[in-house]
Amino acid sequence: MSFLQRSRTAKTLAYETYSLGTHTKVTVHCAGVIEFSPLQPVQEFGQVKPTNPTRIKSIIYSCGVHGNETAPIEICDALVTDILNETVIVKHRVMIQFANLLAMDIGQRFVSENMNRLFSGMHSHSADDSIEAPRAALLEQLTFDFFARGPVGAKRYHYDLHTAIRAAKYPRFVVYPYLDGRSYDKEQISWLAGAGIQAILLSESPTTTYSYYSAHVCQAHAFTVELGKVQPFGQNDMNDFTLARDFLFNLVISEDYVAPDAPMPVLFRIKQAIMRNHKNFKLHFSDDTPNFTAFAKGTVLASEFDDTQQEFIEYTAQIDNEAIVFPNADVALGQRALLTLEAIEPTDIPID
Ligand SMILES: O=C(O)CCC(=O)N[C@@H](CCC(=O)O)C(=O)O
Ligand SMILES: [Zn+2]
Repeated sequence: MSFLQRSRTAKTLAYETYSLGTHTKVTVHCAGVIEFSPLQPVQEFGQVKPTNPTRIKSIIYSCGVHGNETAPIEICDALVTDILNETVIVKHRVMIQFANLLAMDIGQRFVSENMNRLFSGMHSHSADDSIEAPRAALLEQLTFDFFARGPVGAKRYHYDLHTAIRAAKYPRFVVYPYLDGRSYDKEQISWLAGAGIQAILLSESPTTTYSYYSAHVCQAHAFTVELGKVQPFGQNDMNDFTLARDFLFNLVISEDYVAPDAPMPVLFRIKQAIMRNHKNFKLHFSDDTPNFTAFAKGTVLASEFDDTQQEFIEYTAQIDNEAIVFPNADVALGQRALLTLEAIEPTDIPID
């Protein structure tokens, strides 16, 4: 039984640590969260030499924050299994989190509420019976502690792996969370390109997503990574995920990861975050409109009627070629129902 299967079956797993041979320390933190760290100094030019702690990376892969986004869960399951079978040996500290085990069981995005709106402390505002809130609080704490326990100077990475509800013009894309004034990272962009990422969406304000938490609170290189389209377990065509899978495996086994050459992803700035504030919120394009479809300036994208103010509200494209992503009219009231995007050039932003 894989670690994921054990986690999903038991729902609680006791904290334990043990070693794999003389090379890897394993720490099971709880159901769905496992950590690996190298025990051996790194072998260089045939000689064992003490590893420079700054070369050790601290890497988190989270998946299943939305329980029906199965491809990343299957990739992480395979990675954990290979590490435990000792066919993959990590060169860095790696924590893998299978986030929403109960939502996986019902094949849904979430049980009580969208977990990816609960980070940076938002979980403390949830109803007492929320399934996701205590789990988000636990994951946030484990992430914070994992990075804090790393060697001083170790670079921090968190890839929060998802798949999107809709088809897309660019099926593989990332949200680069708001960096609070820091520059975008050239190396990260090249790694993501090598992982098959075709588009990067730059968020220009704080959010309550997991990737923003890690970027902001833990100062990690952190991303929400969309690897394709939602499918039930067992129905993903893994050929669609080869580059991403290779990246996720190669990053943890390479002392100094070098990304394969790849075209620069297209860049977008998030132009509008359109919220659903009323029950009658509706989108003005069809359910099969793919992500990144562009609309002309003035096109009505969504509307709702505010019955307290007796006001009809229309949300329109503010520029020509304004593209849409993540449209969902069924989100909870007060949550984001749609993002719109403006295409930009690399020269428009600070990249170091
Ligand atoms: O396809 C969709 O509508 C949702 C896919 C998804 O889960 N996206 C993330 C993006 C998070 C971010 O903005 O960083 C989400 O909505 O939580
Ligand atoms: Zn998701």
